[in-house]
Amino acid sequence: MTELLKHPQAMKKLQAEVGRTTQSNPTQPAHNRGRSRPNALSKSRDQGDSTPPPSGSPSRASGVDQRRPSNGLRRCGRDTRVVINAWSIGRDPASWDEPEEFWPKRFSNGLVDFRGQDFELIPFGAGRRGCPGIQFATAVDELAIANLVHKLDFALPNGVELDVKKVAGLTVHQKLPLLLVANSWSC
Ligand code: HEM
Repeated sequence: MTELLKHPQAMKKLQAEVGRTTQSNPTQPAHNRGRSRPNALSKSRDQGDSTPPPSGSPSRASGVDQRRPSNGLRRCGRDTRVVINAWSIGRDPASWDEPEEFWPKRFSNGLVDFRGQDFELIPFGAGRRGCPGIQFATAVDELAIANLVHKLDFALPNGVELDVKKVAGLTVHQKLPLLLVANSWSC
């Protein structure tokens, strides 16, 4: 929501898309009609996962004692725990153009998926210990956003500045709660 607020064009596009998707029954809240994910919605969500991902540290313990490392790699003893900085990976300029920018279109080519197959973006981890809640979390996130923007237009209260500072905790989250005024609207 914060990024959408900072990018009114993206918000308008999303509202228009949700409006089109729900046109057949405008009095109903937005829900998943059919199997395809609306484009602007899914791309905004994907982007939301990458800048920054809400959690950031999958970890793995080495199962073997690698006594003779090759290729100049460091020795990695059995049970060594490696913490993977998914936050940093998701904004590596080697993989992403302007990684700090909220730019949902970057996912339009469909080349990078967030489900753990593409290591440039791993908000849900990867491999056998990757997040099993991924489908549920994705559906709930998208439904929540779609329902929020379907009939409501959001603005900052008069005189309030948008503060986007993040803090770490159990998950990375915004330091201050996002306080918004919701106005009803219809597409
Ligand atoms: C946006 C929401 C969520 C995010 C970003 C997220 C992210 C993650 C990450 C990064 C991991 C570690 C993966 C790894 O080590 O490779 C994980 C593990 C896990 N997640 Fe999620 N998760 C989310 C929602 C959920 C939900 C809704 C559930 C359950 C309904 C869930 C259940 C789990 C479980 C059980 C594990 C441990 C898997 C294991 O160690 O084998 N997560 N999640």
